Amino acid sequence: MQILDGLAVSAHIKEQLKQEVSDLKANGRKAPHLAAILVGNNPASEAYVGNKVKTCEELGFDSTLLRFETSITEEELLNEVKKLNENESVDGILVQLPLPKHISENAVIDTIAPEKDVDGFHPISQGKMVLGQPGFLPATPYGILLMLEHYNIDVTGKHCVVIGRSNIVGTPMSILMSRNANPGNATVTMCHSKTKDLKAMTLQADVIVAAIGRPRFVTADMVKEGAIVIDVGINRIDDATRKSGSRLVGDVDYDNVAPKCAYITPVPKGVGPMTICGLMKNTLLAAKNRSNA
Ligand SMILES: NC(=O)C1=CN([C@@H]2O[C@H](COP(=O)(O)OP(=O)(O)OC[C@H]3O[C@@H](n4cnc5c(N)ncnc54)[C@H](OP(=O)(O)O)[C@@H]3O)[C@@H](O)[C@H]2O)C=CC1
Ligand SMILES: Nc1nc(=O)c2c([nH]1)NC[C@@H]1CN(c3ccc(C(=O)N[C@@H](CCC(=O)O)C(=O)O)cc3)C=[N+]21
Repeated sequence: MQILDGLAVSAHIKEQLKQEVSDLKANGRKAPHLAAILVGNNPASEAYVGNKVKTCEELGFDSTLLRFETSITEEELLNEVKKLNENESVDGILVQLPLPKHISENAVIDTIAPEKDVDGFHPISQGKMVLGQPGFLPATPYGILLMLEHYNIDVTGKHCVVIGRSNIVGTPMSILMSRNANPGNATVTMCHSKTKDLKAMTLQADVIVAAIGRPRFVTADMVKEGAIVIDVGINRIDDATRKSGSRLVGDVDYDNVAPKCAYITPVPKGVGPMTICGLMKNTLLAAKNRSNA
């Protein structure tokens, strides 16, 4: 069993990005600039956005964090996005999800200028991905591809079972695993809450991608010997033995599943840090595209 170390791989990719940014600057170009919007004060969202801004600093990117009260109206938020669209200095725009219930996430995502859509959530980005055209890939699936690439894990011809069909993880992951490119060329089954016999599906899987949002949902009896398991889940559970009183676990029952696997990603330090890499690579791409436009 080999652990896919997202922290180590992300450190490696961040070194490359840092070098590319310093080369850009040496050529008289400005640093890539990521603008993040955070609405409300959900502690998890604060931590994720904080992490993204910190990574920008580490890599020599410019960053701007715009914070708004939960009471902001949809119209006001759309206007803030439009201002960033028009701001020439901004290369990438990220609106941290989830948003308060009175704001339509689709309306906000649709308003982001496609050339600044570094989360890869805009319909144009998703459409290009489906058609196999170059563009911004959603950050989490992109991070998973980078991880597979780093470890030279070839999924060609393998049966990949994706659990979850969200717009930001499960659906794009299914499309990317089945595309005619590398990593890709897998045979994909996409499962969700209406799937009849999930265990029958996962037991056939050479690769399992778990993006469900339920702590330790994928148990050892659901996993074939020698499988590759990618755990996207981030779930905070109570743990009295920790100072903080809680800890993070994935959607996979890691302790019991790991011994059966060829490869497995841990939580934390698996897919999470790779997501940030995906975002940073997209932001650098946006900056390059815009300066060549
Ligand atoms: N590591 C990272 O960088 C990131 C981690 N995450 C984490 O990944 C997880 C998934 O996120 P996200 O995709 O946004 O979540 P969503 O809640 O949007 O989607 C969850 C999916 O799981 C399916 N599902 C729920 N229950 C079951 C079940 N019993 N059996 C089979 N399928 C089920 C749902 O089915 P249905 O469609 O029928 O409701 C849905 O498609 C979360 O833990 C989230 O925190 C998310 C983004 C980035
Ligand atoms: N517009 C938007 N874009 C996103 O990319 C987005 C989002 N909204 N909303 C929420 C999810 C979640 N997400 C994570 C990113 C990094 C870690 C991460 O770095 N996790 C660390 C640990 C973090 C910790 O210790 O709390 C790890 O797994 O090792 C986790 C989760 C991005 N998301």
